[in-house]
Amino acid sequence: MSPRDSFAEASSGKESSVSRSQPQENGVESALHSMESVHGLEEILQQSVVKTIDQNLVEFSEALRSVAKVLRCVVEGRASAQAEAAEWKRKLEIERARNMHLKLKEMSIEDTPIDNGDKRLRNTSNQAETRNSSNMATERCCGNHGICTHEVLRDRNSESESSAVAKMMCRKASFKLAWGCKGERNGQHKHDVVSFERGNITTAERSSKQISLKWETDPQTVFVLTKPNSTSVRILCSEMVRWLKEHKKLNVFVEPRVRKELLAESSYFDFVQTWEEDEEILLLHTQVDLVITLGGDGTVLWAASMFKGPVPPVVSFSLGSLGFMTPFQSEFYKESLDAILKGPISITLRHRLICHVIRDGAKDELETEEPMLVLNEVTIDRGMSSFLTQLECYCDNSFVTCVQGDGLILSTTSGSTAYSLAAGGSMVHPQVPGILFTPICPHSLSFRPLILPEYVTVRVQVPFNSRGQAWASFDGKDRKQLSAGDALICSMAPWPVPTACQVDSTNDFLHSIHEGLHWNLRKTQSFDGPQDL
Ligand SMILES: NC(=O)c1ccc[n+]([C@@H]2O[C@H](COP(=O)([O-])OP(=O)(O)OC[C@H]3O[C@@H](n4cnc5c(N)ncnc54)[C@H](O)[C@@H]3O)[C@@H](O)[C@H]2O)c1
Ligand SMILES: Nc1ncnc2c1ncn2[C@@H]1O[C@H](COP(=O)(O)OP(=O)(O)OP(=O)(O)O)[C@@H](O)[C@H]1O
Repeated sequence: MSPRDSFAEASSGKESSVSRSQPQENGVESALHSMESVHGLEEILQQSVVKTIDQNLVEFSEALRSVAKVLRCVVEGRASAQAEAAEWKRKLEIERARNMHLKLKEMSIEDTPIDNGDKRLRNTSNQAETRNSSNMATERCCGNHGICTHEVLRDRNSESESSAVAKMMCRKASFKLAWGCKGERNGQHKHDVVSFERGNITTAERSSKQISLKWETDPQTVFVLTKPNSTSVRILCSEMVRWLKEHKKLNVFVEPRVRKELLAESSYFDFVQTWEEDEEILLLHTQVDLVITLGGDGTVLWAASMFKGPVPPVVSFSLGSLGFMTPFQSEFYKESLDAILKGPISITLRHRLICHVIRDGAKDELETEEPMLVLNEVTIDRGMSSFLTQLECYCDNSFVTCVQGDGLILSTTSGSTAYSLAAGGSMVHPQVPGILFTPICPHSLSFRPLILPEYVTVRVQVPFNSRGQAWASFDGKDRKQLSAGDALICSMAPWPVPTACQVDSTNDFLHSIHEGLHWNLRKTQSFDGPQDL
């Protein structure tokens, strides 16, 4: 008999089955017995009340779950709208940059060459000749077939105008990029990455895909970036700048700090050029053919951060401790630069992430702060707060997870060997297109890092019920506070950092994990000992 039936029988005045079978007893016993039945009644009442409460709780939690589901759909809907808005904003920025360059080109700025007497970046029509990724034409290397595995990117400006005008207009050296392709047979290239003749889906045979840069006109201007507060770097810098001027006849740009240091050493360096206003940095990529960094990985990051759009090829000489992205040895800088200025150069296109912070109070999705470009990663962490972060994460329209821990790292494949590695993420070859999703000390036994495709938009939102705030930092710098409701939207930027390889992308990557991290360095087991029969 269920407790509910017993309760019904007891409350109808009938005795419970327990008392029914008992013989007549004296007064004391019958009092005891009635107490038992009262106690039993109380128990039954309690059980049925508890049962009712349980039932209500179950219904209540089911209602809560469906409310949470609806709320999540609402947030996902909002996330999708914001992801779409961020995509449109990105396209708007690229178009805006393109229009600015076209406007600069049309403006009738006086066409004076860079005047050595004036050390500032000059905005002249031939220097205003710019190109950015939207100006680059993708020329099919062999006709209008499908996806060609080795497209040749060529500067449309130098293509579309007569060579005389192109030479006069385009101060920047022109170059082309080409993808090595093993798929070539009898002059025919593999045109499709995936073919599906007669319903059979097959992928084209792998090609070397090593990207190489070939100068079509000689580089004229180099930008030398140095790690601050380092005597060895300063000595190398003045020696290299002198060599670049005297032996290679190149124009040399440096940062204002470096020009001061060089002039403090000798007035001979009066020829080096720099800028006075920060906004002139925005024009750097229209005049610089090659960037040379003297320092460690941080100097490479610093160099990349100076270009908010297209980045000239970067040659990094190792004068730091680890040197993951600095493959060239400073002792052999003359040989290396001779080869690079002559070309062709094997390069690694290191993709960057573009990050937008969207405040909860923003009127619309387009009202965001200045986007941040990162070469390594963007981290969202708990800062000084002692609380777990709560970060709701979405990939395009889909809810991914809520990160509860010290934070989250969204890393490029170049940054996979940096903070993401320290947080337990995988090491990924820098040419692999992807976004690493790596938690920082998640308070969960089941949270493993992810690698997402490079075409997704990731949204990280601080929920309204979060106890603490979160902080976003970009390549380890420029921390921004994120309050409840604020969101960070992150996607692949259209402007990679083209870094010169010592040998090629794969060889350089393997060398850096062997030498930099001693990856899988282990004494080899001796041959003597038990053998397989
Ligand atoms: N716990 C950590 O491992 C940790 C913490 C903070 C920052 N970082 C990394 O430091 C970077 C900033 O570098 P910095 O030089 O300006 O600061 P830093 O001078 O503090 O250098 C941090 C270290 O990270 C190394 N590093 C940087 N980028 C790397 C890469 N792509 N692959 C392998 N190692 C790399 C540098 O060589 C340096 O040894 C951040 O982007 C972040 O990835 C790591
Ligand atoms: N031109 C620059 N101006 C200002 N800061 C710079 C510049 N170049 C590098 N830095 C900063 O200096 C710090 C150290 O630079 P870098 O990482 O290159 O040297 P390192 O730390 O000695 O070498 P490694 O990164 O290999 O350990 C970095 O945080 C970087 O952001």
